[in-house]
Amino acid sequence: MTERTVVVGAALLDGGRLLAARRSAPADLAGRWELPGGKVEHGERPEDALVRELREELGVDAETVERVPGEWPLREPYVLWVWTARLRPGSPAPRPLQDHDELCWLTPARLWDVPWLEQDVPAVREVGGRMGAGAR
Ligand SMILES: Nc1nc2c([nH]c(=O)n2[C@H]2C[C@H](O)[C@@H](COP(=O)(O)OP(=O)(O)OP(=O)(O)O)O2)c(=O)[nH]1
Repeated sequence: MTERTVVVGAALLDGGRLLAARRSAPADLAGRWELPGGKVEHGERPEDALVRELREELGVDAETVERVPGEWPLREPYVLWVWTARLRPGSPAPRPLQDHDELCWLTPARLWDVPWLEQDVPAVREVGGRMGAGAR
């Protein structure tokens, strides 16, 4: 049996908007938008991994709020787990420090304005439902 590797993604919310991040690498994912995050390391709690990834990739001080129910397959052997998250008081604003070349805060009405990675669409749809965004 293949071991699964959990990739954690953040639905980072601020003022009713969701942060989307445009990948700059690898080539086959570059230019598409995703939920920032990354792989959980051995022995690490997924929530801790997410806070670490958000610090490394975006330079923010964030905290997870709640798990978005569901699990979405990415390329083998990865599966995506998502938490809503928020910036802690005093956190710097997000900047694309690593893995991304552009960030965008999306209102519910604008949620589908960016070309999300195809495999992220079901997760974004779930997040959008919680934000009160129109269905896609
Ligand atoms: N972070 C993230 N990765 C995603 C999403 N959707 C998706 O297919 N992926 C893929 C891209 C990668 O193959 C894998 C996670 O890789 P990553 O590059 O973000 O993870 P990482 O920061 O831990 O990577 P590294 O240390 O190996 O460079 O999951 C998503 O919404 N967020």
